Amino acid sequence: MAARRITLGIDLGTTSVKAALLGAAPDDPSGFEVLASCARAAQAEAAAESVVAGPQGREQDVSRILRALNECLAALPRQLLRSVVGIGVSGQMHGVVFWKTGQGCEWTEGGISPVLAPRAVSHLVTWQDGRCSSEFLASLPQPKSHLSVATGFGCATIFWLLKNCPEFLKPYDAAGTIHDYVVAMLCGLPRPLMSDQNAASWGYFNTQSQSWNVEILRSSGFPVHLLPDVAEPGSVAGRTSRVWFEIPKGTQVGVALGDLQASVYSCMAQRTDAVLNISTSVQLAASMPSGFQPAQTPDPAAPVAYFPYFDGTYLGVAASLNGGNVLAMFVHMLVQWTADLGLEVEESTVYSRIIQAAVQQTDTHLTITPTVLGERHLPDQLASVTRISPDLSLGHVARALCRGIVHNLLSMLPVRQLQEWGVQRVVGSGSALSRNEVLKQEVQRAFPLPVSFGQDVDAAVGAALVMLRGNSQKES
Ligand SMILES: Nc1ncnc2c1ncn2[C@@H]1O[C@H](COP(=O)(O)OP(=O)(O)O)[C@@H](O)[C@H]1O
Ligand SMILES: O=C(CO)[C@@H](O)[C@H](O)[C@H](O)[C@H](O)COP(=O)(O)O
Repeated sequence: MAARRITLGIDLGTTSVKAALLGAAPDDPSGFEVLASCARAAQAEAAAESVVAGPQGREQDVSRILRALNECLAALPRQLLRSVVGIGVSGQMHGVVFWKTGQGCEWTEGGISPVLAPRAVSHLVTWQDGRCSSEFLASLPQPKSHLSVATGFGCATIFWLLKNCPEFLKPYDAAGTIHDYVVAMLCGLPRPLMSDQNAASWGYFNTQSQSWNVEILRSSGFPVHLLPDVAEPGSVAGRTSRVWFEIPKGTQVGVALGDLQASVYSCMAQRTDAVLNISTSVQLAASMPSGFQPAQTPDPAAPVAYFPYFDGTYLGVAASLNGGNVLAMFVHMLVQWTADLGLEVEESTVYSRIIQAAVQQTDTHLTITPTVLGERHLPDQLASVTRISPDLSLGHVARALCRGIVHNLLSMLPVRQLQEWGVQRVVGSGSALSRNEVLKQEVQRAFPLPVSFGQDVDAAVGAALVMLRGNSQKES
């Protein structure tokens, strides 16, 4: 009997790393089955404030991300890993990590298997980084792209480093998103490859011509040698350079996807489905008709952006910066206040207590606009709380916070617009949603459309699925 075709999907999220093993299941309507999955908190926020960027900087430690990745792989069944024929990788978009070619990682003995460890690598400057002020962004050249450039976008970060800290860039000659880096390390690539999904998230990339704005960037002194080569998402970037947790040496690894596109790919069963993903951030996305081309002028004030999907198609996306991270901040705050009062409580206990309290508080007049981190189209907006009555219980606050996250997203992409695009159903995904009954209730309340909920490792499933379907099995 022929061995079962199994693919591995990896998602390098802002908060956690997830992995999923998928097998073909011809009798299932989806055509696949999740054979095993695993998630590990990365706890990768850099311990100290960024030396170069100050308090606005948001950086992550690559060694912690790789540690969480190794832990995930170690937790998956070994006999399934042995049958893996393809690896798909996705991750948090927009961010940038720098490394030195040929010295980006080392393989160290890790017990069961050699494990990946970073070597000559910078921190990851993430999509949440706020070092580029509105004034700084206004000083940058106009991109030749339909997408505008915001703080936390790879090219904006590189421009900032070039201007404020040119020494920082000197030791490095390669750059990519964290998932491009992992693909390059697994395969020992001499130069990183990047899909248009991730290139568009860096800014200064033209999705129609599938090329970087090289001339515009070069004439502004940008180090264009740091721009990765562009290849189709999921096409074969290379092959694993050694056995990795029982996965055979020579296994195909796909060009990395954006986590947004990977989540959508795992749960959009029909083109008329919209996908609402709540993880650290939150996005609402729907398919644009085939042949759709976005207007070629960037509009920084637009709350909806058009991101490349697969095969030249686009997703219309409201990408809010205020999702599960706002709940996480609330939980941190409660833990800190409790400590200040001389008591101790675990974060996981606080999550379950606030969710419980809000389940019991079925409605509230309290209104929270949760935009603590601003939005890309409104960078200076802060959060607000209104309609406070004397019975300000934990249940009221937690429910208002969950409602606020959903309503804020719908203020960016209203249901009316989704309906004009032909959306008939909403599929909810992401672990911040799957683990939170109140968020689910608020999503169901807010949409006058049928809503269903997917799984909590959807981007990892999407990345594995692209490889399983062999979307484009040609070598790049
Ligand atoms: N114990 C918990 N119960 C419910 N929600 C949680 C819990 N722990 C974390 N979360 C939520 O999950 C979010 C992170 O989701 P995750 O899918 O791991 O993010 P990412 O894909 O961005 O790495 C947090 O921002 C928080 O809102
Ligand atoms: O910001 C956008 C798109 O512009 C997001 O959709 C994008 O997917 C980013 O990767 C996320 O912000 C980070 O993803 P996550 O860690 O919150 O899952």
